[in-house]
Amino acid sequence: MTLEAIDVHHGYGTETVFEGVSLSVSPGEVVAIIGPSGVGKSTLLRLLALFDAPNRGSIEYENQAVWDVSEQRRLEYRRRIGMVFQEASLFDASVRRNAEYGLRVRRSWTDRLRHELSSLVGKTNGTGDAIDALETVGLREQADQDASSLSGGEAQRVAFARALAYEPDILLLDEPTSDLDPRNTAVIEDAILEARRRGIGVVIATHDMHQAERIADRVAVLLGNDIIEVGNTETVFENPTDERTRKFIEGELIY
Ligand SMILES: Nc1ncnc2c1ncn2[C@@H]1O[C@H](COP(=O)(O)OP(=O)(O)OP(=O)(O)O)[C@@H](O)[C@H]1O
Repeated sequence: MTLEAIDVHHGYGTETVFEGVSLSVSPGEVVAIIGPSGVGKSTLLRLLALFDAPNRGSIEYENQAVWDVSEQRRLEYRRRIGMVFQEASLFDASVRRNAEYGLRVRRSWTDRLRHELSSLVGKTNGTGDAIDALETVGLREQADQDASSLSGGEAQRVAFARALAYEPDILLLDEPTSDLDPRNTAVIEDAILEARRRGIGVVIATHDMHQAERIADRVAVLLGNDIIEVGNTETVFENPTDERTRKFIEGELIY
C-alpha cells in the first residue's frame, strides 16, 4: 500500500514547479514535506492525491502507475486516499453528518450497500466510524451540534475526523494546523499519531519545522525545483547531508 511519486516533473503553463521529484509513503509512517512558501508542497500533495497527472514521471500505488489504468480503477485508488486542506470546508449540518460525509462519498457502491445492509439488520448504527473519528479529535460530545457553531480550530478537527472516518490507506494533509492555536494543533497532531498507529501512511506539508520534528518519521526538504534531501527526521534536523537543508532549518536561507 505504498504511494509513490517517481521522478516527477510538474509545472503550470511555462512555469516549472519541480523537476525529478521522488517521494514515497508507506503504511504506518508520517512523512513531512517542508520547504518555503510557493515551492510546490501543495502541488506535490495534489499529485499524490491523484487530482492531477504529473507532466512527466509517474505516481504509483502498490507499484501500479495510476495514470496508466482506467478511470474507474483510478477512482478506486482515489477512494483509498484522504486529504485535509488548510481550511476546513464543512456544510451546514450537524458535526456528525459532516464527519460521515466522507464515508458516504468515498465508499465504493458495493461497500456502501454492505454498510447500509448491516445497518438495516442492526449490526451497526451506520455512524460508528464517524463517532469513533470524532472521539479521536475530542469532539464526540459535539456530534449533534450544528457545524456552523464551531470555532475554526474545531471545524478543522471535524475535517480531520471526516478524513479519518472512512479509514483511508493514505492521508494527505496540506498545512492542516497553520491557522490553529496550540491546543487545536496539539489535538490534530495527536490524531495524526493515532492515524499512524492504525497503519495509515500520512504525508503532511508544513512550514512549521518544529511540527515536522515532533511528528514525522521522515522529512523531505523541498527547495528550488527539487527534494534536496529526504531521510529520517532526526538525521535531517541534526545532521543533514545537504548544506542547504541546514541553512533552511536554521533560517539562514531567505526566499
Ligand atoms: N493552479 C495553478 N495555476 C498556476 N500556478 C499555480 C497553480 N497552483 C500553484 N501554482 C504555482 O505553483 C507554485 C507552487 O505552488 P504551491 O501552492 O504548490 O506551493 P506551496 O509550497 O504549497 O506554497 P505555500 O506554502 O505558500 O502553500 C507557486 O509558484 C504557485 O503560484
